[in-house]
Amino acid sequence: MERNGSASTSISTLFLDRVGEVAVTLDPDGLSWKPIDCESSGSSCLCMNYRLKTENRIEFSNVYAVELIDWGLIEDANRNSGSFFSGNKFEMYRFVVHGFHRGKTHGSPWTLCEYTFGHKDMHICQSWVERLIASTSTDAVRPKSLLVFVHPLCGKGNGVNTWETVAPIFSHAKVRTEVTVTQRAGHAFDCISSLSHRELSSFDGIVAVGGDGLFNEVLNGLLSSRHDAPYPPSPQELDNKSDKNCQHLNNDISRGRASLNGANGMLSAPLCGSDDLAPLLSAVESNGLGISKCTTNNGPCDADEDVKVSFPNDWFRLGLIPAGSTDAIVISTTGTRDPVTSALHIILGKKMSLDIAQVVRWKTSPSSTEVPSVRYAASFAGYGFYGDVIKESEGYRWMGPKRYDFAGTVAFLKHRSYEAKVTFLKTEEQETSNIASDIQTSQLFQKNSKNVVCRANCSICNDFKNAAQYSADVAVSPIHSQDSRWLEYTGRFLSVGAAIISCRNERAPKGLVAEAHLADGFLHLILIKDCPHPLYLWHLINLKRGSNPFDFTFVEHHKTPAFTFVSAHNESVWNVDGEILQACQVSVQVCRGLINLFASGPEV
Ligand SMILES: Nc1ncnc2c1ncn2[C@@H]1O[C@H](COP(=O)(O)OP(=O)(O)OP(=O)(O)O)[C@@H](O)[C@H]1O
Repeated sequence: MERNGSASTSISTLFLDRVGEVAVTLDPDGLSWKPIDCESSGSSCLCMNYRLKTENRIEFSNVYAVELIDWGLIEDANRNSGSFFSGNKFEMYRFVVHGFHRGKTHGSPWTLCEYTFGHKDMHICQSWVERLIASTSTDAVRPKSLLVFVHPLCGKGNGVNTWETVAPIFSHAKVRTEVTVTQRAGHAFDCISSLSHRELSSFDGIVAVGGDGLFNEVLNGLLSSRHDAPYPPSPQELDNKSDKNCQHLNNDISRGRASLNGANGMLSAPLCGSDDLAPLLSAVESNGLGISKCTTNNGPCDADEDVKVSFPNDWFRLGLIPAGSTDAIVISTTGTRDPVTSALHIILGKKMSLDIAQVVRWKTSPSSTEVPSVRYAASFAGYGFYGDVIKESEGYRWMGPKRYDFAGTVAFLKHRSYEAKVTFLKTEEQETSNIASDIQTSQLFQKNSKNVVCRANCSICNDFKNAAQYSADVAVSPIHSQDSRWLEYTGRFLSVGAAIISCRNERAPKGLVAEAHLADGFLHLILIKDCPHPLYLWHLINLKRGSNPFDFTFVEHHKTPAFTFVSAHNESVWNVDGEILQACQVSVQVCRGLINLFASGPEV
């Protein structure tokens, strides 16, 4: 290898498979090559006297692995045969540069490419491999060891095929994977929640190959005993406080109040039975209090000491390779529903923080004390229409992804509405807008609240990341029942939805909430009050078309860090990221940046 000009540029003559002899140049940003013209160079090597119209450069940012492979055949491009695949073959030492091309437009999938170089001298090949590996090791911390869960029945039943497609990418990149194909619902949850801290510390992350539901299981298995934060106030706690603003919906005010207020003025929602439809909940009764924090921000704690792993932390990441029916989390975080692109995000060690909603279900025990049980959601928690769809769709799993269309149509035709009370915490922005008395303040508010779509390197999400140290104190600013910003709605709702992220999907390409951020510490509460059937249809059509779905008087849309919910209906069902959760009383709070994801944000 010769050094040329600047100390950081090197040139060598190598052989490139299916091209011929090339002059290869390594510069600080990438690798380029030029076919050597035999006649003009006077070289006696195995080359041809014409140039190929092929790719002749790859940037290091687009290289995910460099591998020395064994002695073997390299083919040149045979100009006489007219086919690049029937050239002369020569034996030599070889190495492969594995890379990818980013799509030309934002949000398009990345495609793989590889270049096999060869030389008769093994040391030359070795030296190139070493230099290339050094050049491609960027600041990003690439994972070395991952735990992988594959859901074989997800989506159209192609979870295993999806994994087999991307597995070679991991093995080229020398990422160790410990793979479990799930046997039943709850399998991944059980495996992850039962890992000791030491076992968990031996991995850099966990990857789910499936849909949003499998990701939800992985998330819950991880956080169930490792997240330690105060619960949001319960609905009863809020009821005990007197200075909260109350609003009643225009429609059905009297019916809503009559059934929601008990004789003593306190909430009298019926209690749910403890044996509900959420099989995992028994294992999730919060036992996270008092767990000590991992003290380092730079990597896993020393695996020799069994230091407890807790969340948030700076090193552990989750990955999601899409193979599900909806894949809203992947579409909202990588911008494309493509397993190869997601696998590359994981291998390159991309990292972004993700808000997670802590959904606390309150039940009253025989001794009348409130007993919380906790679930976590990364994308969406919804009641009413959303709960009905998920419950209805369970019976039609055999339909695959189409079950959601079918169940959605059935739920829509039933047009059920539910009496409920929702109490949410206004944001400081909303508070400011209420008291803005002069034009200047009001203009400032408008500027600050201008809708900004969340993208890769989103300034709103990054502000937090730069300012924050990963600790529970930052991820959740404690929410008090005494806060004067609680605002209450009672009435009949077609649905109550909480979008933590935009929830982009193929049915609603802009998402349920186009301006939702991945890590801003807020969720978007969408209250759809009871309204005539055609109006609701119009709202759903607007969602699909990407026009403003909140432009209706029967829709309330609020950005909030927390809310509580009480329903008067015994059979109340929530859809928490695709999981059925039966609950009449719920508190939800956003834990800012609680989880790191192997992604860099959508490039939309
Ligand atoms: N081997 C299995 N057999 C049956 N159910 C499983 C199995 N493994 C996981 N599950 C459960 O199946 C549910 C749905 O899984 P997943 O999200 O992967 O697929 P999907 O429903 O097709 O996709 P999406 O959630 O994107 O709509 C999850 O809640 C998970 O708990």
